[in-house]
Amino acid sequence: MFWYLFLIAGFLCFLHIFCNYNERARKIRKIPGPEDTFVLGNAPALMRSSVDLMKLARSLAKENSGIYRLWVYPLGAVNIYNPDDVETIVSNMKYNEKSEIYKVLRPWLRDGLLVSKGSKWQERRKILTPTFHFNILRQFCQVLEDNSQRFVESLNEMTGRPIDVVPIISEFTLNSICETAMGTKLSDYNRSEINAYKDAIYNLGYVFYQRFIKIFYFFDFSFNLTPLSRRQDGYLKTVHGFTKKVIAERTEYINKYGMKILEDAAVDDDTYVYKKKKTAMLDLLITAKKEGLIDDIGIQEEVDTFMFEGHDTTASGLAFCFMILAHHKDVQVKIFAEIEEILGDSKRNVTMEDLPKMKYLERCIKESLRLYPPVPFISRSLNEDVRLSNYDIPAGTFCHIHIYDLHRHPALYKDPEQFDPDRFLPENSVGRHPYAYIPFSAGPRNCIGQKFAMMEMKVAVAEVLRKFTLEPVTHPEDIRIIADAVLRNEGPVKVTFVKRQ
Ligand code: HEM
Repeated sequence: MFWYLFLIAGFLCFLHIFCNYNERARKIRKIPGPEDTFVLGNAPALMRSSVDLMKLARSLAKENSGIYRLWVYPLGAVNIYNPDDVETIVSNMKYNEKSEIYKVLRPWLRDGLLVSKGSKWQERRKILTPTFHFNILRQFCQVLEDNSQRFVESLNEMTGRPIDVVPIISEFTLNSICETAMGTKLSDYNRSEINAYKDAIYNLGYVFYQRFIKIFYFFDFSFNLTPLSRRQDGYLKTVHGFTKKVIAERTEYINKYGMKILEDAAVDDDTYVYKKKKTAMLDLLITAKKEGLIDDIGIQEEVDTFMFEGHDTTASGLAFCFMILAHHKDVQVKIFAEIEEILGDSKRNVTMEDLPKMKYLERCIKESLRLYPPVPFISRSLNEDVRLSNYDIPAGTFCHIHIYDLHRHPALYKDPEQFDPDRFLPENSVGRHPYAYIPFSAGPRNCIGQKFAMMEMKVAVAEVLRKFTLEPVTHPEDIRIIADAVLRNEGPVKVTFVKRQ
């Protein structure tokens, strides 16, 4: 018996040394981080509920100063939230490959722009970049304005009582991306189809988090044997079924009526424009297919990517923006005054020309995206050694960039938890590190839809504040962030909309 125990103890000690004292482990474990456990490294610390995992990330960010590591043999992750290291990683093409964390998105988005790499990513980025060119955005502005009016109408029926803004906002943003980039109206679909699509996306978020925190879910071979994998198959069927329908309907429309070329879209030399004509995203992809530049699967990948990235992110941004504005009556007054100054007492719609004049509103949205970045965390695979904050990080390590903690770093922002739109006044931004504020990431893999997103948020907030004042219900201290691809509260985000007299 004694010898059995002795052998087991000896084997465990060997395992501990093998896992935690090899060359890579020694380099990574030099970086500060949570205390390691015997053999398992930091694994036990990560096995916690979705909300607690997010709390752990926040407390690790507070305990450390811009960098910490997590080590679970054979996976090492360096976590950064200081602007110098962020710049080193995101500005360099060498480190622009997404990490293995994104593989959980692959069954859904496959080789779409968000997750693809190498020449495939480069070719697709080149094809898709012109879809958000200024002249195309101009055409989209009208669609966004019409959608905002419908959004305001739906709010009209819910005034004077607390409402969860998340479902109505995500309806608005899903409508907007469908009508602009996909050229299709959600009103053509039945309600249960739309709700099933949105619910499936939400449920996929739960699957991703489970795969992230439980090692046997993380590896495909063990995940594929579990009931969770079969649940995921069901969600994917719903999501892919919906986007397939969007593509089929648009293709049929084009075959019947031809492609809608956006008329006043002038052509410049600096953008790749299909056949020197500008069209909305899906039309461009369908045409590119005719030229053999992309196949059906490629189109589906990009439509899935843009439908998700193009609606869930802006929905998160707007929900938290309304919540925080509800807590700042003085800020609402200033936004309203700015809108009145630009539009007078006219009832006309907001136009593309009005948007650059809404400077205070823009600062408010920026500040809201600082405190509540819809994509709170991104991750890269380091394929080469790199030096970050005076530590040598070996190739093969994941690099997690915590945008949320970067944006709340006390060394970068005075009173970081305070909502203060004037931080973004030009005179107050002097000397701020260019990588201290990256809600849309930065460098070659930055957000392709950022101008669209800012335009959509500006139009929506302006139209809502023209008609309503906002009263606080959910407070910033009530927010319990869950681990997901997009920033979400565990519960509803409630606001009361009160009609202006
Ligand atoms: C407030 C709204 C938005 C925020 C905060 C946001 C943020 C981001 C961030 C941080 C990334 C980098 C992701 C990474 O490195 O893993 C990204 C990438 C991307 N975003 Fe957005 N996004 C927003 C809206 C949109 C919209 C409206 C679209 C499409 C219409 C879009 C499409 C994409 C795509 C396709 C990528 C991948 C780009 C690439 O890797 O080349 N996003 N976004």
